[in-house]
Amino acid sequence: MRKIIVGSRRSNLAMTQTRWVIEQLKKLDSNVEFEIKEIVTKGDQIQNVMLSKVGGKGLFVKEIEQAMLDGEIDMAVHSMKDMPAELPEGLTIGSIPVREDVRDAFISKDGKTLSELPAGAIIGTSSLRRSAQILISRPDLEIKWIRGNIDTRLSKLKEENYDAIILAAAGLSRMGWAKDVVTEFLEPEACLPAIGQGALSIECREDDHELRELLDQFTDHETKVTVTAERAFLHKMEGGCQVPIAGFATLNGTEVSLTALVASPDGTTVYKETITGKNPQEVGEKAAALLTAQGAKALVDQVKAEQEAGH
Ligand SMILES: NCc1[nH]cc(CCC(=O)O)c1CC(=O)O
Repeated sequence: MRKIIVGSRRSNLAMTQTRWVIEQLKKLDSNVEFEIKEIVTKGDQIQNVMLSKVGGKGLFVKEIEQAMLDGEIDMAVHSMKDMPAELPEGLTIGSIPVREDVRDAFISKDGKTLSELPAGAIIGTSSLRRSAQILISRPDLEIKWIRGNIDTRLSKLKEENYDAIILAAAGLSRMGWAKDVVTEFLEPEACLPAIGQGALSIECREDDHELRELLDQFTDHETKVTVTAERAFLHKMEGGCQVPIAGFATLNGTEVSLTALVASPDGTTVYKETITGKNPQEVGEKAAALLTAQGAKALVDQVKAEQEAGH
């Protein structure tokens, strides 16, 4: 097999994930050679603008996808969470490896848990999903936006005026930092994870059959099924990351169980349901239909309209 060029963002996490995937693929086929090519995405360049205002998820993957279509790279490892619902024509998800810890991690400056924090304490996050859910249980806390890579955010917690921050446990685990920094893991019941959180998505060209054969061996069935349900829900809600939206599915035998959530940014309105079934796509779509019937889609459209009006 030819040498595989793997495109990667330059961030510490992106590089770590890419190197991990390459190591695993080498174990499956020791004859394959890999080379990493760094790509700077728009999302990496605009660190200080609120992500939801500048176009959301696609920002981290667009340039990488173009490089793949142009043949400059052959594959790329993305955080599933950052993948838009739809892929450009000609590209496919060649592999969904086994999922890391799906939970959010709460990291406080002085070791206090979420429930121990005093009223008025400042939580750093730039995720509407996290802030809305924190405000559901602790409306007395203050949310302050924080941007940057995991490394940047951890140093901002130390150096700037935050009492705690929330990061995905998966990123911290992959970096080997979880043990040292996490104060408390937030269970899905308390803070429902982002769609695809903790999972990776390995993208490649649809017609690259040689590579797809290798990538296919690296897919984890349970992760694929659960992420399919979550993403079907996201796709139907057309939420992007402008509105608090969350979803987490589990697989029990052949039964997929998806808990889906849509909330108002201040956490005062919450739509949350659990749907179970055998077909992950249908489970996701059913969850979207159910929440829509309850008013969640109207909330999504309202929040979108408010943001477009410049609120
Ligand atoms: N939004 C940024 C992002 N995209 C993927 C991860 C790592 C976790 C994952 O793979 O789900 C992170 C960091 C974070 O949310 O703390």
